[in-house]
Amino acid sequence: RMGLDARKLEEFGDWYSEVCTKSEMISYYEISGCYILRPWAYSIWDSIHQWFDGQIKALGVQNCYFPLFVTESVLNKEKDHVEDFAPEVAWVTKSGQTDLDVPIAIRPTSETVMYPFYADWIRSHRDLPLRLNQWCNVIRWEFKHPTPFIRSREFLWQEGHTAFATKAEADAEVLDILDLYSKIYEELLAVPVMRGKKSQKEKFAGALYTTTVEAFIPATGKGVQGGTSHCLGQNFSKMFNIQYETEAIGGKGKDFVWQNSWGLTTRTIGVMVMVHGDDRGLVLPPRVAPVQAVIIPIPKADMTEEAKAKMEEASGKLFDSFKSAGIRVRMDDRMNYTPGWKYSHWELKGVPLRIEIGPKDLDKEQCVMARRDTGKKDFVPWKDCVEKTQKLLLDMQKEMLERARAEFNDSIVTVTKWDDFVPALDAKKMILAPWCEEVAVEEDVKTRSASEEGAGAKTLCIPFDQPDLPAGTKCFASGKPAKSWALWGRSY
Ligand SMILES: O=C1CCCN[C@@H]1CCCn1cnc2cc(F)c(F)cc2c1=O
Ligand SMILES: [Mg+2]
Repeated sequence: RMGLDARKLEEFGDWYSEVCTKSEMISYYEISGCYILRPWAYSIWDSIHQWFDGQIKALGVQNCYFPLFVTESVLNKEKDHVEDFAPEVAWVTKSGQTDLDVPIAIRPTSETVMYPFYADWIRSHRDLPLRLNQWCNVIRWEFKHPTPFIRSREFLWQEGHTAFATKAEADAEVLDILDLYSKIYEELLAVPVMRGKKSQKEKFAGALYTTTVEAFIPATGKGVQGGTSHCLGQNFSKMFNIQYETEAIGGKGKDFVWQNSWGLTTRTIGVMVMVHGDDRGLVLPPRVAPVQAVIIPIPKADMTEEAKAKMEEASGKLFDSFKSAGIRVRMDDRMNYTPGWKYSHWELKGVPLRIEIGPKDLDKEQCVMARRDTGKKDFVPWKDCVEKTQKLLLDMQKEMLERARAEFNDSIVTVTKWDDFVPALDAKKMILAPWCEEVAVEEDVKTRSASEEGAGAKTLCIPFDQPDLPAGTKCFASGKPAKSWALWGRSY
């Protein structure tokens, strides 16, 4: 059967799995939580990589590569919070039949791998700022149900690790990077995100503070952390003794550096699939579409040889003109598939534009352009095709974000009293509520807000963009004086 069996709004889990596999992005692997990223998916990661790498290099960040393995003693250097993560750490205990004398961990993140060397390399203020990034894989042996791209035991990411002489420089960079993460979601993936700070409970235990971009999946009513940018303060420099000689005249001042770390993963691709996909399959934002336009000639059996030749020539010329205009174009003139099969195939794969050329179009020297997001068709004269295609791709990119942002905003309700909270969660909403910022209250809300419909809610972030909070406003959950508006929701 062509197309999808599962419906997005009725059976989301099956729908998502079907879209990821039938669009040829993912193949499942015998080891649970591990997936094959096929070219159709990898190309999207490539686009994100290319754009972000260019941006951080412009900021002065350099790429590097640290070892995959880390010893137990080094990993446990940041004991206070690695304990929480201990069950997720994967260990190498043997080579061949021989036990290793000391087990070696596979990096779940690289702070403990990198920072002993930061301590070696950073001596004087002239060695600062040190700003390194690596594109790599990490392993976290999660026990929660795996989901392609969203939660896997191995994933690809970039991890940036920077060191500065002052807190002000670190604070500024945290936001520079968060801004780039927002742009990846909104300008490349056409996915709206909310920027904010994580609560004390939700932040990275080793950080001074954590900032985040939060996305939302309206179909499931669940938030999803899109990328994090932490200010580590001097927590790690004190742990790893990363000090520098200040330039204080005379005084042999020494101080600990101020550090940040920031990460974005292949989860980005899953968020894009979940937000934009529909019941015909993937819907790709043109900016990251591996193929932006597919040309499908529609020969008729009774066509004369001359007409066939004309169709081949016309579609070939169109193809060449798109290529030289830098449009990522594919010609599908395979004779062993019907046009209907091809339409369904390229819709499943989410190709933004389909260009049809049939016998009638030949005579009129035109083609039919069909948009994947809205299905809208335009008849376009051959001479206008390149320009029209470029305009349609820009329109799609813009309108996909606009539609998703409208749905994101419609998914946020304001709640000031407890009784309205769980019904809003069950209605698949995020909730903006005044909050006392007490960890115990957040723990309590998590427990009290679980229902038949789903797990308890957590704070997704404390939005940077705070609505007015009148004096005397009470926390919706504890009745204590509210300190801020927090965005709450169920989440991945
Ligand atoms: O989130 C980021 C951005 C990129 C660099 N790292 C930071 C903090 C990572 C927080 N974290 C997250 N997950 C972990 C899982 C583990 F098994 C483990 F041993 C440690 C961690 C852990 O430290
Ligand atoms: Mg985790």
